[in-house]
Amino acid sequence: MYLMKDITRDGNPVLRKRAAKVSFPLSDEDQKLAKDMMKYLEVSQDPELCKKYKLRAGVGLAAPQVGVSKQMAAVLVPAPDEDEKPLFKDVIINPVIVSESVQYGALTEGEGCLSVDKDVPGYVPRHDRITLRYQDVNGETHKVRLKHYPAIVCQHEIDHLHGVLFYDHINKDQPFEAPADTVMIS
Ligand SMILES: O=CN(O)CCNC(=O)c1cccc(Cl)c1Cl
Ligand code: NI
Repeated sequence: MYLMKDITRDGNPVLRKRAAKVSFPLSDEDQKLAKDMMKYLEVSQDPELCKKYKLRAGVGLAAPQVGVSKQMAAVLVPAPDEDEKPLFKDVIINPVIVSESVQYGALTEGEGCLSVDKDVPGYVPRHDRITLRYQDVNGETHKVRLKHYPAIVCQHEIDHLHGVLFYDHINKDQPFEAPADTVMIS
């Protein structure tokens, strides 16, 4: 299971590279990578286990963040009501955003990243709605339409696969300025 010591930090060149496409069928190593990344998210979202293993909670984790420059990311976006099923849960492989809204969306709380130790305050304008095509661990292709929080998280993860970090999107002069009619997501 991954611990914080396994997470690559800003400054490590792996975080600024374009990750390589993943080939199918998955090798045993890539299957384990997918499982371990999702496991990290599940454990980090359990308050007791998160504390026990001294993790930072996450709703996504991309392979470059564990030092593997491959196009794979685990996403686990819980529903607001914990009794409901997650808004999105899957390991997205070779993801491609095939269409995106002109309208922006941004989290009112800003974003954080396991690979960025410092807080970077400010809005991170992203597309509020996306159509995402990806392969799952079985090689099945999915095409899903996502909006608001799950869409934001998937864009954060796909950025990691392109060597982009969330603060790259924050307006340097006016960090809490967002384009007009941006959907503010709480
Ligand atoms: O790349 C994944 N991480 O760095 C895990 C830690 N950050 C988060 O879970 C997180 C927090 C806030 C907003 C977004 Cl969009 C995300 Cl993704
Ligand atoms: Ni991140």
